[in-house]
Amino acid sequence: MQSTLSFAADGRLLLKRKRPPADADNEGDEARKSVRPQPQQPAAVEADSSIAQGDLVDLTDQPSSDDDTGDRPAAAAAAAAVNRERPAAGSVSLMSRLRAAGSSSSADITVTVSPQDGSKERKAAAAATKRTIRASELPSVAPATLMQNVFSKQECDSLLRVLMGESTRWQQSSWWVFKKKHTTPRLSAYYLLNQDSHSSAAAEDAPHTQEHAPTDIEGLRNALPPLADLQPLRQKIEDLVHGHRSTHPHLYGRLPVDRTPDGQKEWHASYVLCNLYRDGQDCVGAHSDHLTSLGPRPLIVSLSFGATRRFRLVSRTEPKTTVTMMLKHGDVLFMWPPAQEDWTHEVPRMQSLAPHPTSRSQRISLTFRSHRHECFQQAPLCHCGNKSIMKATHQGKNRGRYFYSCSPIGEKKPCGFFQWTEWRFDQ
Ligand SMILES: O=C(O)CCC(=O)C(=O)O
Ligand SMILES: [Fe+2]
Repeated sequence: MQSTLSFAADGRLLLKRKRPPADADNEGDEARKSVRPQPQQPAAVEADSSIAQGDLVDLTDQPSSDDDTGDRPAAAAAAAAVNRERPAAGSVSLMSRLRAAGSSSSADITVTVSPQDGSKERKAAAAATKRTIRASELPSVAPATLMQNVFSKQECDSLLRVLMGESTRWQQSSWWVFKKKHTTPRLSAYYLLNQDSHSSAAAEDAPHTQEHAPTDIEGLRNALPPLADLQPLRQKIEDLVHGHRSTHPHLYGRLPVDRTPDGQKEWHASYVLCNLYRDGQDCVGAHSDHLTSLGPRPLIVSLSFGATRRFRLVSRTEPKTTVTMMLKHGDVLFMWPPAQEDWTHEVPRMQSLAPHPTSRSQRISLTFRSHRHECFQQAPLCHCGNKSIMKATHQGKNRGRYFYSCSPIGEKKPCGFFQWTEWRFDQ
């Protein structure tokens, strides 16, 4: 029996099981006949349908066994409880059924949502409203979808081994602030997915200095050539994205998201930004990804391999919402628009990690992205003569608009350049 995954109109995952053609019954294969579905079995099963009631686990009172970055004790306590992987009631039989079908489920992923605010009273109120949701409910609180079992364990294990070998070529990025060199606490590399993306990245001749290169362009110029092992992943991810697009046209409709660099209508990943977190001390701080080269309302799909790490999404708008989840070997996280505009994401430090059998304390993430050549080209030069950076406005009367500005890194002062773009992210 074949299984396929797709997205329902409300963002949840649907597992569709395709029965074998009727004439397969005539092949005389007794073993196969014995495992065929009975006629009363549904052809389409919502991934979490059998755990619809009674399995919400409130983690508010769970003690913390992992001190996280120390800045969010409540979230750390909740995520530590997640670490213990208490299975949701009723989820086991569903999970085994789905695994047997070679397909995917989000049934045993726990997501903690905790609205936060500065004041003591608001924090107390937030703690009271903290709740745990199933991964299938994630799209109702954040523009994201978390999927498990998209790839088989063998595929994930063998890819992890390939990537660990590759990662000997990956590097820390560095920058200078007041004569002090800073380096990213992780190793990274860019891989092109096709030669088109190479020529479009190479064509980006925007001037920049050491202080003005905070886009993916520098990485793309130094990108490693396509890696054959990434192609099947790309194909699968694109299929899932196109399925989502057909049920969520409003996410893609009015902005130039459908004009990809190669002029095609569909979303195509053109490169992968890979990260290696060597141990729990490696991390990436709260950030959103560079819009200048990704364009408005971009989509980022991230795949996790090796050690389980905490991943956190925090809304930029009030009431602040924090979504904390544990990303495991083989998990696929889709950050849909407007996640890069309205939310930050981070992989915080963790004091203790459960070692992965192959990679021990190491986690590798692959983030599939689409480079938007024409968007990058549209960004004007600032008064310093460097490429301006595109950002989104989160509050006030201009909320929802994008603008270009001079955004140097390090000690250099911005030149004051400012220009609105023609796009909005809230339409
Ligand atoms: O490792 C991850 O899951 C996230 C990495 C990330 O945010 C980035 O590379 O921009
Ligand atoms: Fe990111």
